[in-house]
Amino acid sequence: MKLIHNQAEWNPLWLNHLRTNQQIGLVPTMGALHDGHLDLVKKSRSTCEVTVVSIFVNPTQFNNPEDFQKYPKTLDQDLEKLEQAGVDYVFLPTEKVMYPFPSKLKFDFGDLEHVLEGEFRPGHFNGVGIVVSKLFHLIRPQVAFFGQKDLQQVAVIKRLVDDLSFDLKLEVVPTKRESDGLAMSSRNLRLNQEERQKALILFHSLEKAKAELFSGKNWLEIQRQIESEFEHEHVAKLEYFELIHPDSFETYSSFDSSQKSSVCISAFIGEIRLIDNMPIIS
Ligand SMILES: Nc1ncnc2c1ncn2[C@@H]1O[C@H](COP(=O)(O)OP(=O)(O)OP(=O)(O)O)[C@@H](O)[C@H]1O
Ligand SMILES: CC(C)(CO)[C@@H](O)C(=O)[O-]
Ligand code: BAL
Repeated sequence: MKLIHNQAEWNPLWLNHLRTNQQIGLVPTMGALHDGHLDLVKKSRSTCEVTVVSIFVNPTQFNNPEDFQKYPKTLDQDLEKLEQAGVDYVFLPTEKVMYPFPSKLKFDFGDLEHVLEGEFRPGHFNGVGIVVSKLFHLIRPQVAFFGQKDLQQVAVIKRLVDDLSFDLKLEVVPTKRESDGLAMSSRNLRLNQEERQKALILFHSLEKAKAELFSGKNWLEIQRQIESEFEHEHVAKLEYFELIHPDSFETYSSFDSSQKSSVCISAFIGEIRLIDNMPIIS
């Protein structure tokens, strides 16, 4: 496994792979790697001859400075996991490499960026759009892998790839969960023991909503019931609980089994903000 830090180091390697007709898969991450990330790596290794994992905690996508400062960093363990997983290259750019000067780029993802994550994290998808575009230009993969856990990010990146005509294929990998159902997430490392237990409320709310939708209960009633359950839970604070179309992120006020739909949730558990989602009709 080779570490690369900038485009000058990557270019000759990239050219060699291009000449020998080897497909390059890119797995963009912010580090603090868990088995969810490793599922993306596995998928890349089974799809492409060459796998590049990038690790960069991107400042421009953080709307909350404390969230950025406290984002978990476990580089030594990350590199061990990636080596064991058979990764070919790890791209470890510094902030200077990614942002030689402060980026003033502005993306407009339309309605997609005004709801859910876009509404609660102003500027977040602009930062994601900038850094993902840069990673695509720097690494030039044929395939890029993203997790379904960040469902709205997937919708934004699909739009980005179509709008800017990036010549690559996107692969979306299902959410990996702990044995009790909690979606794996780097930020889980920041939960204390009590919060780790309470964090299950996200998964349980999604499961309940799915079961009740299929039993014919009205969506708005389900939503109200979950909101009221959160009000009785002092460690957890709900931000949103919505039934949406997974491509447009249009929010639904009723369930229609002939339409694609997912339920998305975001909540603070103590000071840690977590997100999760569940496909209802895919
Ligand atoms: N549980 C998971 N299952 C599958 N893919 C995941 C999971 N968690 C994250 N990913 C994907 O891994 C990629 C890198 O994500 P990132 O490094 O932000 O990790 P994260 O666990 O989502 O961290 P956090 O949610 O705390 O920001 C993204 O495409 C993300 O969707
Ligand atoms: C795609 C990404 C690596 C961009 O910084 C990040 O948003 C993430 O880890 O999901
Ligand atoms: N996995 C999404 C990255 C973020 O929360 O900023």
